Amino acid sequence: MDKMASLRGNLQLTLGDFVLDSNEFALPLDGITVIFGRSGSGKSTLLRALSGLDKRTRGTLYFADTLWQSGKQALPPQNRHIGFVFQDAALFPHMSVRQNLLYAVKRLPSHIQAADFDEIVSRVGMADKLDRSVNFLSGGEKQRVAIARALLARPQLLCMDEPLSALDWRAKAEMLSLIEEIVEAYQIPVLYITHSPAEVERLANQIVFMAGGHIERIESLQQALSRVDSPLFDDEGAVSVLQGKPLAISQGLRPLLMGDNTLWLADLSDLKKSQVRVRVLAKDVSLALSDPEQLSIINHLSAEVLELIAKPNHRILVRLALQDGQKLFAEITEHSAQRLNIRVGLPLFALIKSVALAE
Ligand SMILES: Nc1ncnc2c1ncn2[C@@H]1O[C@H](COP(=O)(O)OP(=O)(O)OP(=O)(O)O)[C@@H](O)[C@H]1O
Repeated sequence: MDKMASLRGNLQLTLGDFVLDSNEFALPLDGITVIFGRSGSGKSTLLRALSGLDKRTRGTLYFADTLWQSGKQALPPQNRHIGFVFQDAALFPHMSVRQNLLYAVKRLPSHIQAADFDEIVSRVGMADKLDRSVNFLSGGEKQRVAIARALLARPQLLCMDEPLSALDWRAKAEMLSLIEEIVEAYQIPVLYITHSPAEVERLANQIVFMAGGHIERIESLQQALSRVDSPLFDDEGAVSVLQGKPLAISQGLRPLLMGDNTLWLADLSDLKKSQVRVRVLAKDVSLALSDPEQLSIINHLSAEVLELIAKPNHRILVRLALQDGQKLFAEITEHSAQRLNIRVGLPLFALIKSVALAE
């Protein structure tokens, strides 16, 4: 897609007692946009309103310069070129993988030319399973077929509503990689619903926060993670997501380059991407005024203090800028903050006790 797509307008949809009222929004569709919120906040309803799946939708909606909704008038969903992948793949059970996909191709409106069948099927890893009955596929394989079916229609937007929620951890991990690959290969913007902070941290470029039927705010992942009260933080407390360039394994560890700093990972899984994300809990980060040599913690990153935020129970959240500008939270006691005289602008070292690839 040459020009970055966007969705803007305001939408209303009343379902029984529930009222979706989006508020005025402008959403640039860059890579993966996650719609995040508690159960019942209206994520799926917003997606149905945006995609035209519910005829009761009212309001105004533009996709780039095309008017999709004006008052009661709505462009039918089949004319919006949207691909859908839901929690349940919803395949025809009595058909093979190939038959399911060809059936979808046959039903495409005449003005849409299907994408290259073999290319899509091998991209999703189903080339050698085309003649299997879908009854004998695993949950992950079914979702791969659902993704292929959506991609065959060359959508200009891919909507995914909790596509991983029925899968086990291994299938989840594989699907996360596949979704990233697809966005990269086909440059399709994705709207992705989840209530899992881990999925947000792994995938999101930006986040639409939903609460009580409204869009509360739209933020980049980094903006969302820099808020102390971020809805992405659960009982583990504040989290930082850092991005780095993986280098070849050395001394049994995987180095990740972040500017002049190197972060060492114990995870030796095969990393195909040029940039990967890691997740660090604030409570796993300690601070030192000089670079400690004699220490079993291997990750010492040079940093500067940006902000100190008081937390309950005499804890202090320290927001740091790393050498390459990325932000990192450390959670320390008030006692330590005073002892080390931690203040804004102070250069120091962040000692990271534990770090994991975002999953
Ligand atoms: N067809 C319907 N008729 C009446 N109420 C509905 C209908 N569909 C959804 N609702 C209600 O609208 C509210 C929002 O539902 P929605 O599925 O959009 O939430 P969600 O944020 O996607 O939640 P979850 O994460 O649990 O899927 C819920 O209270 C739900 O019960």
